[in-house]
Amino acid sequence: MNLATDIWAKVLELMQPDMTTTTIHTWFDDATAVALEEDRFVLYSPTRFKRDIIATRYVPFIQKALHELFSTDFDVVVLTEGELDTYQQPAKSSFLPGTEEYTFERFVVGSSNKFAHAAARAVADNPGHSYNPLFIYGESGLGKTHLLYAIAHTIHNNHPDYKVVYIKGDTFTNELIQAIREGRNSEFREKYRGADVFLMDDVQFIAGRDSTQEEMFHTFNTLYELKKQIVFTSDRPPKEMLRLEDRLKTRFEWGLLADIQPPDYETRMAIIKNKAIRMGVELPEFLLQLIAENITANVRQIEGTVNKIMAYQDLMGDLVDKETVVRAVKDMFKEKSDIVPTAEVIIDEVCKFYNIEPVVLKGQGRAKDISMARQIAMYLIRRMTNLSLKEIGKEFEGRDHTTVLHSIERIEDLSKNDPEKAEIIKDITANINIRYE
Ligand SMILES: Nc1ncnc2c1ncn2[C@@H]1O[C@H](COP(=O)(O)OP(=O)(O)OP(=O)(O)O)[C@@H](O)[C@H]1O
Repeated sequence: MNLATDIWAKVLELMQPDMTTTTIHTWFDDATAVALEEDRFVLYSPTRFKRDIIATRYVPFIQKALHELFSTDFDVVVLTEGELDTYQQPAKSSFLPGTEEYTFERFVVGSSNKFAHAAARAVADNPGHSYNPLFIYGESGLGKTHLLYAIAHTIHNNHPDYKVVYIKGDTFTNELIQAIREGRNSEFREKYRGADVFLMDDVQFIAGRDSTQEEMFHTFNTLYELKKQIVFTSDRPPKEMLRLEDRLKTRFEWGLLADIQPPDYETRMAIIKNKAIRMGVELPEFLLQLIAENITANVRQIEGTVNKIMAYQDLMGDLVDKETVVRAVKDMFKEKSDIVPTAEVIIDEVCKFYNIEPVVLKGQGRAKDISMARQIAMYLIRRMTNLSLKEIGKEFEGRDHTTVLHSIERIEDLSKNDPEKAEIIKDITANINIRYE
């Protein structure tokens, strides 16, 4: 048995309510599954006559069942005698090996990501001519990189001659520094300004760095004038990138801004189902619900949990009873410290660390240690809770959201460049997490 055969058995089962048993026997008894591809399901039916009937009458039912299983759309192809030999699996995109799975077909669409998905598709189908630049933003783990790779694969497949360049914001910065140091500026320029499609992930990392922003500005202008497609992803919209030069901010907003929100309950269910079935397992409804109810913030965590459950089932076999599984899953949630701490607890732990009173931390004092502690508290609240910048400001005597953002960006910088501060942040985070164990 392979995955395609398993899926075909499930499809037949799901079609039962829609047709009589005789219909199923007549048309499908000798049909077999050939392949489950990225976005196509390939069937084989031994006679031309039956093939034509299936293709004209039953494909929509098969598609409906596939959608029920995967929550994504599939084409259905039915082959018959003589056609099997010439059938070939489509070649997978060779753009960036290891990223082949990040396709549009595997992206589950729900209300939280519908807009970003549609914009990415439009850009992939018509590079340089729909939205330029496309700027996708949202919190970590919600599928921004997935969409960026999907754009890259689609364009690479449709236009193998296009030079598609994918680069992360921080890699761009590092490469530039190295190129300047080694006197290879023109090589660097050529590489990026010569792209047909320029995809930059996590563009927020170029903010605050003068030479990078200067280079980005010229790269952008060259590509834009040549009508080359530009796509950025970021954890925040351009206007919240405070240390980004204005001339870049405005350019990033020239095209289309598309945000991705955390998935709602239905989308979470669909993502879990899709993930499980791709791994060849069907999870019982109660497990689907349990995960969807408990893991809410982030698709990466959802995937991690499904993987763990698979591993658990592998170890324990299919015979584990419901209570045991529920207990194990709940333990997993705890382990992953999915419990979101409150702002109060975070403030409390920062105060303990710096040995100051919460009123002082929240107040207006400007002593060096106090303002550092305050900024760390804001940073940790942003990172560990779902509070918005405005809501965080309220915790600190109504400071406005730009002040909060400044503090967060400062600590983000320090946590990268100052090992001692990074250590402090790690310690406080651990202290906060311990409170929830
Ligand atoms: N709608 C979706 N359907 C299927 N898988 C998804 C979806 N959204 C996210 N994922 C999966 O979740 C994981 C995290 O997504 P991704 O890496 O694209 O997030 P991101 O927004 O780029 O995060 P970061 O900012 O941390 O880089 C990936 O494995 C991705 O395939």
